[in-house]
Amino acid sequence: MSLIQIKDLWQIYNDRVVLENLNLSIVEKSFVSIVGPSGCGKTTLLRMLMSEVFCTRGSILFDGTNLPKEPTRERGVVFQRYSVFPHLSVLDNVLLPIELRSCRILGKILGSRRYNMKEEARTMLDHVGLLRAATLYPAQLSGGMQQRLALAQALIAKPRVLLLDEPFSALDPGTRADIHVLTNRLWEETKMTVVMVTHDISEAFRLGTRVIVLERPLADDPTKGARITHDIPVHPRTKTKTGAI
Ligand SMILES: Nc1ncnc2c1ncn2[C@@H]1O[C@H](COP(=O)(O)OP(=O)(O)OP(=O)(O)O)[C@@H](O)[C@H]1O
Repeated sequence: MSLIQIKDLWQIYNDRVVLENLNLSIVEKSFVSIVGPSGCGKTTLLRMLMSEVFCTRGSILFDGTNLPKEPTRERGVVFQRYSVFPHLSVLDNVLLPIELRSCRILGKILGSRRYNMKEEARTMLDHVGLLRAATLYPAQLSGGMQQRLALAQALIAKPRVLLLDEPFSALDPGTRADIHVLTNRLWEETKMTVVMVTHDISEAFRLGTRVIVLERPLADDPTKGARITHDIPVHPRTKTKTGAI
């Protein structure tokens, strides 16, 4: 069943059409990669899914109802950089979403409840290979470790959909390959829906179950926005267990 339905969606900035009449249905538990030339509106589309930007025309349905007007815990997000809190330790970065989930008014959580939360955070850190770095601060981590922390922080909130905006583009090829394996494993385990924007076509096919291509027909014509020009299913049998094609 469709978790996200994008219907007749337009985005126009200062008389320039960025996205033109997009229609897209995203089924639950799929991994959708969105690729396209720079400036075609990939991030704009993702920001709409986060409720950071509102469409000029059209609608987005989430689980059959209008997308909430504000970001919610059901939609986790990881950006290229700066997704984590620099002033919190690795453990506290992952603990924070659990505390927010459990406590509407930010009061101190004590005793066995806090112990259980810490255990949950430690388990997640173990999952992404950061348990030994629990007491460090983000500035003391490599780029790959920071992105693993950002993934852990997003996943611990148990979102129904994870939105990834070029999350691995700043990483060197070796670190990137490792984090592809991790992302693929986490997606397999959680079976959550993922929408990922990337410039990297091989990454799009390596991780995605479906690749959407956005393109403007005429780059210089402000009246023509980007449309979906290709919608390519990626057959799981073309991949290995590690996500490699
Ligand atoms: N808030 C805004 N106001 C005006 N124009 C905007 C705004 N946000 C984005 N744009 C314009 O919309 C277009 C699409 O931007 P967007 O960042 O979505 O593209 P993109 O495909 O993600 O690009 P890239 O691959 O380079 O990150 C660009 O021309 C950009 O300048």
